[in-house]
Amino acid sequence: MAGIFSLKKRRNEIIGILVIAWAIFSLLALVDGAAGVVGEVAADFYTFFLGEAALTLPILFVLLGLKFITGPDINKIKIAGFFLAYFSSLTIFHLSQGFQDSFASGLLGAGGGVIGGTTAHIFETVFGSLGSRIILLSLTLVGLLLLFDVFLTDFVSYLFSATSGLFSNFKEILAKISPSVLLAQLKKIISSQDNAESSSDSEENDESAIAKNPVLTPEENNDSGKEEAKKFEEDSSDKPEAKVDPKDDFFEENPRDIGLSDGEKAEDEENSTDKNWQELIEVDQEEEGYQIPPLELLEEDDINSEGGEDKSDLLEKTLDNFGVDADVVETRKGPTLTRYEVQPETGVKVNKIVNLSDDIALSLAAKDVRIEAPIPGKSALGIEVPNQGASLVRLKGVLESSDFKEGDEDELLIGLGRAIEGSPVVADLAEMPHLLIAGATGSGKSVCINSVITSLLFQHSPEDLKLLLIDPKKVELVNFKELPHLFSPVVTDCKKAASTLKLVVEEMEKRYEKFAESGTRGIESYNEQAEEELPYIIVVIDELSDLMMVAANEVESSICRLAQMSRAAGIHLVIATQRPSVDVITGLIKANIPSRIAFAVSSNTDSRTILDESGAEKLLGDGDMLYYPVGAKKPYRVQGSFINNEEVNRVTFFINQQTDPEFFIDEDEFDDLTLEELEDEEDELLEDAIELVVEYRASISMLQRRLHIGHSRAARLIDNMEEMGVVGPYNGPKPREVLISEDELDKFLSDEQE
Ligand SMILES: Nc1ncnc2c1ncn2[C@@H]1O[C@H](COP(=O)(O)OP(=O)(O)OP(=O)(O)O)[C@@H](O)[C@H]1O
Repeated sequence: MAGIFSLKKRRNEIIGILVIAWAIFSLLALVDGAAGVVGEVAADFYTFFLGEAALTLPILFVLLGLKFITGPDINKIKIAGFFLAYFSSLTIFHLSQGFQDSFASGLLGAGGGVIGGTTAHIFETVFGSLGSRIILLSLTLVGLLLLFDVFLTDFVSYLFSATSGLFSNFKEILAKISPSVLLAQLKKIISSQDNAESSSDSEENDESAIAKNPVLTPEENNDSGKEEAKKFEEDSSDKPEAKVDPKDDFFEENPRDIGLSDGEKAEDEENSTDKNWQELIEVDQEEEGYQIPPLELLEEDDINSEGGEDKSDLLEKTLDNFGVDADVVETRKGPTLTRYEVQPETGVKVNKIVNLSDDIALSLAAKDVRIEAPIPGKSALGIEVPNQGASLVRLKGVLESSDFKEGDEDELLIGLGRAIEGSPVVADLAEMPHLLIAGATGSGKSVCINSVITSLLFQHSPEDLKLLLIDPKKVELVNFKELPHLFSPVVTDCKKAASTLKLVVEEMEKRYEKFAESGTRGIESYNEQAEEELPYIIVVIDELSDLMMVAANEVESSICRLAQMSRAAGIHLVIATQRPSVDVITGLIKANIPSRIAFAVSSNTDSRTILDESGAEKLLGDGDMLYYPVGAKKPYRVQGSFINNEEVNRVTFFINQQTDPEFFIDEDEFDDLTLEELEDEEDELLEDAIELVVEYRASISMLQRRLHIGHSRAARLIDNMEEMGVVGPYNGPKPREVLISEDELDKFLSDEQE
C-alpha cells in the first residue's frame, strides 16, 4: 500500500510541475510571442476561444499545478462552481466592451473570444443587455460560492465584519457633519452663557451616570458607587465564566426528555463544525503509506458526571407506599440513566416490584422505568431511571478507552457506547461474529451503523478491510461512498444487493478452498503465511426488510450460508432493520445471527422477536439499547455512541484524500450484475489474461494491475485458467505453476477458439 501512495504522490507532483511549466510557456507565448511554433499555435488557440481573457489562463494553470503538488481535494461541485463563475464573468467581460455585434467581435478574438462572444450573444438575445448582466452576476456569485464551498450568509457576514470598521468610521463622520451637530456648534458660539450652563448640566448628568454604573469607572465613583462596584465584582467573581459552548448550555437547560431534538442535533452539528475543516484535515505528505485517521477528527466527549438528584429516598418511599419493604443498596449513575439496586426484604415477590414499574415511573416523574429482575449474580433488582440532563455519549470518548487502543490487527473493534455506570463498551465484531440491529424508526440504528463503520476505519487500512455497504434507503450510507475500503460501489438496488451477496458467498467458498489447500484453518493463520493477505469483509445491510421484500429466498439463503460459515473466512455481517417481524427476521436468520442489539421498539412482541425477551419496549430512544452478545446470559443496557454526519465526513475526507476507491470486485462486473447473470459466463478478458499469465506468472494481483480489474474477477480468471489447463492448482503460498510455454501459446489459443 505504501508503494501505491508514494507512487500517486510522485505522479501528482510530476503533473503539477509540468502544468506550471506550461503556464509559464503560455504566458511567454501570449505576451512575448517568443515561444516558437508551438507557442504561436497555443496563443492563437487561446485567443480564438477566450479573446483578451486568454491572459487569465497562465494564472489558472499555475493554480492547477500547485493544486496537484499540494494534493488535490477537487470535487465535482467545486469544478462546476469554477466553470460557472469563470464563464459567467467571461461573458460579463465581453458584454462590458460594448461591441455592436457581440458574436462577430468574439470571432475576431476581441473581448472574451468565441466563447465569450457566443454566450454574450445568446444572453443578450434572450434577456437583453441589462437582464443578462443581472443574471450573469448572480451566476458568477453562485459559482464562487460553490467553488469556495461557503454559504451566502457566511459570505455576507464576513463582508459585514470586514467592512464594519469602515461603516462605523463613516457613521462617525456623518454624525459630525449632521445638521443638528452643526446647529449646536453654532449655538455654542452665539450664546456662551447658555453654553456654560448646558455644559455644567451635562457634567452632572455624566457623574450620576457613572455612579449608577460602577462597572464603567469605579475608581472615579462616589462612595455608594464604589460599594456597588465592589458588589458587582464580587457577584461576577462568584459566577462561572460565561459558557461559550452552546452544547454546555444545552445540557444545563434541557432535561433529557430525552437527548437532543433533531433541531438541536442539527445545531450541534453546526456548532461542532469548523466550516473550513477541509483546510484543516491534512494528511501528512511526508509520511509514506496509508495513514489511519486520527481520533482528533471526532468531537470531544462531554459526559455530565454531576447529573440530577439522587432519588433513592423517593424510590424507597414509593415502594413502601405500595407495600414493598426494600432498600436501595447501591446507586450507579451513568451518562443517561441511574440504576438503583434494590434489595427487597425476605418474602417480597420479585414480580410484585416488576409490576410496579409504571407506578414508580409516575412517582419519580420519569419517562419510563425498566426493571432488571434480578441482577445476574446479585440478590438485588436493578431499577433504571432516566437522568434529568443526560449526556451525549460521543464515539471519540469510547474509542479513547484502552480496550480500543490496545486492539490488535485480528480484531474488528467497535465502540458501541457506554454501559449504565458509564464505562465504555467496546465489542469485537470478529468474536460476535455477526450482529443484528433492530429498532423502531428513529431509535438510533443508523447512528449505530455509522459508529460501527467509523470505528473500523480507525483501525484498518483499505488493504485489510473491505466493506460491502447495502443501503436500500439510498441515503443512510451515502457518506461512505468514496471510501477506498469498499468491496463494491454502495449497493442501493435490492436485486443487485441479492446478487452481490451471492458474490460474497462465492468469495467465502474460494477462501475455504484456499485454507484447505494451504492447510490453514482460517483467515488469521492463512494471512500469517500467505504472500497475498486476505482482507476482512464486513457486509453492512441498512434495511433488511427492503431486501426481503424483493428477493426473500435468495437473501435469506445467502445470509444464512454466510452466517454459518464465514467467521473463519473473515467475513462478518451487520444487519439492521426497523421491522422486527418474523417475516423479516426469520427463524433461520435469527438462529444464525447470535449477537443482537435492540433499540427502542413499540411492543414487547417486537422485543421478543429480536432478543427472545421483553425489555426493548421500555427503552428511551435516542441510542438507548439492549446489547445481547453471543454467550451472554442477559442483555446489557448501553447508551449508544453518537456520531454526527459532520464527524463522519471529516473521517472519510481524511481517508479519501489518500487514495481513490479501489473496489474489491470489478466495477464493470458490478454494473452488469443482476440475479440471472451470476451464472458462469466466459470473461471477455480471458485471452488477454492467459497471455499475461504465460508471459509473467499466475498472480491475481498482477492481473488486477495489468487489466485494471477487481480482485474477484482476477481470481475467477485464474480459476478458469485452471479448468482450461493453463495453470496448475493452488499451490499454498507459492504462485501457481504455469503449464504452457510462450511457444505453445498461439497454438493453444487457436485450438481453444476452434
Ligand atoms: N447514540 C445516540 N445518542 C443520542 N442521540 C441519538 C443516538 N442515536 C440516535 N440518536 C438520535 O435519534 C435520531 C434518529 O437516529 P437514527 O437516524 O439512527 O434512527 P434510525 O433508527 O436509523 O431511524 P430510521 O429507521 O428511520 O432510519 C438521530 O437523528 C439522533 O437525533
